[in-house]
Amino acid sequence: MKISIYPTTDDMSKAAADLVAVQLAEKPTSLIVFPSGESPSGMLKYLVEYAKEDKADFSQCTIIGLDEWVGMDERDYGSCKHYLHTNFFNHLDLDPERVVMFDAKAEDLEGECERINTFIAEHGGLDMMIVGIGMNGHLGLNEPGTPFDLYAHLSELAPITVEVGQKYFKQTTALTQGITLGLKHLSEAKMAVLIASGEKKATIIADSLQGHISPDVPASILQNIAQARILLDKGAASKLEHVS
Ligand SMILES: N[C@@H]1[C@@H](O)[C@H](O)[C@@H](COP(=O)(O)O)O[C@@H]1O
Repeated sequence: MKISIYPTTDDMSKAAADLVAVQLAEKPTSLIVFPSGESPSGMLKYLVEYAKEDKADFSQCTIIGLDEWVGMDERDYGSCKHYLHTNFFNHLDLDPERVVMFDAKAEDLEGECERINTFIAEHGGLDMMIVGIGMNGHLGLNEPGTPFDLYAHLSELAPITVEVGQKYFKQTTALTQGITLGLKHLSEAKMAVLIASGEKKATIIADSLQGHISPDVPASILQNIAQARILLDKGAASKLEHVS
């Protein structure tokens, strides 16, 4: 795991976008996982800019969505799909076949997990998996207690996830389950990237990166991942000890 700390959120976002641009230049057909939420918004803005300036070419890569609230699709404001369509896909000239996301409205949600697992396995595995971090250390919707060796699965949302998750919606919304890529995907990805910003994430970042490694703090798995890149702004890094 390599930790990089940037003076501002904008610097962190640009560094994350640069990692993606380099990945695409080195392997145009990369399979890349993108998260939704507040954390990636600056990075996505830079990537849209890079695509317009021909500094990043998304035409041959495949984008995989990290997670989704069960029962929602792109028509639901606040869903992960809605977020990624609005902030990212709608600004890029993407072949829809190269965008692979959970159908969180499917009748057979277990089958949906299998579909995504099979797609990833049959396409040679993930080249890059970018994640944000929840206030309880969740990655994607891998909540505390999730075994490290799971691929895509359904999850019961923790109360804090339901509470914090309201920020994505215009009105109070019932959230109960998530569908998400697993931590096994993260440990097997050729590059795992965590982005986190703001002082509110400082405690969970310190617990995750310098605390005990345990499924109780899902993001602590990053300590076991040699190919993990951790991108933080000063606020998110403010409770870490001895990082040069
Ligand atoms: N399901 C999402 C995660 O995929 C996201 O990475 C995380 C952090 O969100 P934010 O970046 O808005 O802080 O929590 C949400 O619950």
